[in-house]
Amino acid sequence: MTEQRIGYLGPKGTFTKMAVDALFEGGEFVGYENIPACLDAVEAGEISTAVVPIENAIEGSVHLTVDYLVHHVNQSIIAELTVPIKQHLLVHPDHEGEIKKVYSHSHAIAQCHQYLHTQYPNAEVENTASTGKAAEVVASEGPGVAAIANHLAAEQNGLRFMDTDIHDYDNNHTRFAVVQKVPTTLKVKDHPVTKHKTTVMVTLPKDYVGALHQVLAAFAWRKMNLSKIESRPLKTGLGNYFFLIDVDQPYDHVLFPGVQAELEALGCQLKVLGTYPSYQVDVPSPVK
Ligand SMILES: O=C(O)C(=O)C[C@]1(C(=O)O)C=C[C@@H](O)C=C1
Repeated sequence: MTEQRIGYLGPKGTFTKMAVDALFEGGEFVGYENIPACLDAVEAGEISTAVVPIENAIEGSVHLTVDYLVHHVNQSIIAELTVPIKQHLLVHPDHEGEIKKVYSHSHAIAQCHQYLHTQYPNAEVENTASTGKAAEVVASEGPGVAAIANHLAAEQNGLRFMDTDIHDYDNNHTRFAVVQKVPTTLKVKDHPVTKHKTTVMVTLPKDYVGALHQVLAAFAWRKMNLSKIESRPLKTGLGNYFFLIDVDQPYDHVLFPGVQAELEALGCQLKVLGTYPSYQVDVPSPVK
């Protein structure tokens, strides 16, 4: 395996590919049909690194990514990249008349709910595994259908812009996680590191009064800032959750072990999912 063989949510023209192009300095790139396939490829050693979407500013966490990282693979987040997201409505160049069906990734559809509701209330909406896939489907189906996707997908599939910037809220960004099985140094472009973060997963022994308060207190009195906390089902029964917590500092050998010992004394478990630099990159989004 070459040193930097990077898998991403493909096919061509996805936002994930855009993020990959913006971040990496060289390497071999492999597109996968869906997020689990991409993470499985890291697990199998087919690729050294995967880039997958993890959170969008409008629609929130990409649960498939979070859950797959927690339940199905043993990988670490080694970097994250935030890029602006601009959604466009793309059609076949020969299209005219009514749009009967709109294809896209579920997160992209969610980012444009209000737009679809007001502009195309009668169009059928169908999920695809990525926005790039939606653009491919429109290119092969021809006139009468549309894709929500980016300018790269338009360019690479020969589609026409029916409408641009159709996301419901202007401040649209997605965070992408870069994951590896065995963390190695990445060859990335010369972007400034915005901050360093550490993501931990905390499980509580059972539900009791003040349990989460005690967990948060372990970070609070050490003056460790948390930038995100989210509960997800443990998938062991209703009411059983784990907490995913982003801490705004790199892992260290004093504060984090201190938190871990304190939580373990309470019967909780803490697992570090990664400690990593965070990059924010402005990708160009020309529309014609
Ligand atoms: O479908 C794509 O283009 C993706 O890269 C996936 C994804 C996502 O899962 O959120 C990435 C960015 C946008 O938020 C919409 C879709």
